[in-house]
Amino acid sequence: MKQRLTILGATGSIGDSTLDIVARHPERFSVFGLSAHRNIDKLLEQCLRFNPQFAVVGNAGLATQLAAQLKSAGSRTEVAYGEAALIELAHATQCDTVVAAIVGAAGLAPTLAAAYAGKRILLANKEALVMSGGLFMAAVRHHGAQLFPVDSEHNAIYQCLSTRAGVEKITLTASGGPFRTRALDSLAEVTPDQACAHPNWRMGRKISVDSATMMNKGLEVIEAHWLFDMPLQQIEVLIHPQSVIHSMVSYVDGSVLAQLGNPDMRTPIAHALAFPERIAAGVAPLDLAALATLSFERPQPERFPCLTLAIEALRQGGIASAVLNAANEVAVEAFLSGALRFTSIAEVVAEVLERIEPSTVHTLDDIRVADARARRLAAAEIAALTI
Ligand SMILES: NC(=O)C1=CN([C@@H]2O[C@H](COP(=O)(O)OP(=O)(O)OC[C@H]3O[C@@H](n4cnc5c(N)ncnc54)[C@H](OP(=O)(O)O)[C@@H]3O)[C@@H](O)[C@H]2O)C=CC1
Ligand SMILES: CC(=O)[C@@H](O)[C@H](O)COP(=O)(O)O
Ligand SMILES: [Mn+2]
Repeated sequence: MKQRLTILGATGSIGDSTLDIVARHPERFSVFGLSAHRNIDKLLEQCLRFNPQFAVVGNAGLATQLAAQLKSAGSRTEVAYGEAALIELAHATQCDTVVAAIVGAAGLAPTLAAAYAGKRILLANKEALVMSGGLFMAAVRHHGAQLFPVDSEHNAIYQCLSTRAGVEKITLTASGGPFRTRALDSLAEVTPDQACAHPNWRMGRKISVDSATMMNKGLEVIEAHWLFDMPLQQIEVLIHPQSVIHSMVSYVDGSVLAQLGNPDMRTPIAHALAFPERIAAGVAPLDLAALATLSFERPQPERFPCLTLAIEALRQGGIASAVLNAANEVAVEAFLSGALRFTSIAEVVAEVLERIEPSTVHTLDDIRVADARARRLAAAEIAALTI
């Protein structure tokens, strides 16, 4: 029987890589549902190629357009729109696996819905876990969902955690992004395109900016804490500019297990899709002799204040991670639209964290309220900053 997939965020970078693997293994996978936010041209192509039962888009107008285009192309894919439709898609009994690849907080409700429905979840949307940590993991446990990390570092750790006995620490590797060696006093002037030019990975613009500030690694520390039930003191971040070692686990006997590979997201996605089997992913073989050098360095806090802020938010607990995430999303969007300096992303996040009272999380509503408040404060802070 084929594994029936729903890909939330199908038109993004993770969506592309997932569908590439699906196309390589038509005997294993069928596509039940695909979603996009606005890019209906790309979603149309994907629907015509993979023939899902359902497609979901961001609003009614786009849904009407896409439905008409699909109909005139002879497709029977049904189209729906909005968050409720995403939740329904993630819940549907006719799908086994949900690939959570929407970017940002918009992915939280549908990813949680997949957990409540006890699905096999391939988690790329780290923001959902950063926001809802304990609630999300409890939903996974209580509803018998299977959670597979797709984020390259967490997938690497998943592969290296053969046993929980004797784990000393996990090490998340980080490329250091495009500005690892750039003069600190020139960072305020960098452009969105420069920030999105990641040295090793081709990704969406939001996560690319997060890599440049190293907020991405901060979000990944929080993600690792929840995924692997690992205390903060046992999570280390190490800059490894080549992005070949995707992360490591150190054991008390001195063993260090690492997962290596070329920087290509098809490897972790294929691992998660096929687990416990292995399937070809079209990834070029790793040629260590050609690479010759793998190097490592500690991150400098003065260059990457966002990493420190994320670690501080995890230490604080409660709503702090959701606040950090929301402020960061608003600040990154402002930077990408030219309304905020690169270096002000950290300033905005720090200010919002400072201004929101710590509070515990009991329900999803607590997270939604904190998220909305942080967004308002971040927008006000950005408006107050002149650039
Ligand atoms: N790219 C990568 O290599 C990696 C990504 N991740 C994580 O995976 C997630 C996706 O990243 P990536 O693929 O790079 O992002 P992209 O920006 O390339 O794609 C984002 C996807 O989400 C959809 N989307 C955007 N906004 C909304 C919204 N408000 N509601 C519903 N759908 C929306 C987009 O639709 P549309 O195209 O119509 O805008 C698109 O399908 C992120 O959380 C990222 O952190 C993790 C590790 C690696
Ligand atoms: C591919 C992936 O998992 C990204 O999250 C990647 O880690 C980004 O690179 P950085 O190490 O620069 O954050
Ligand atoms: Mn990653």
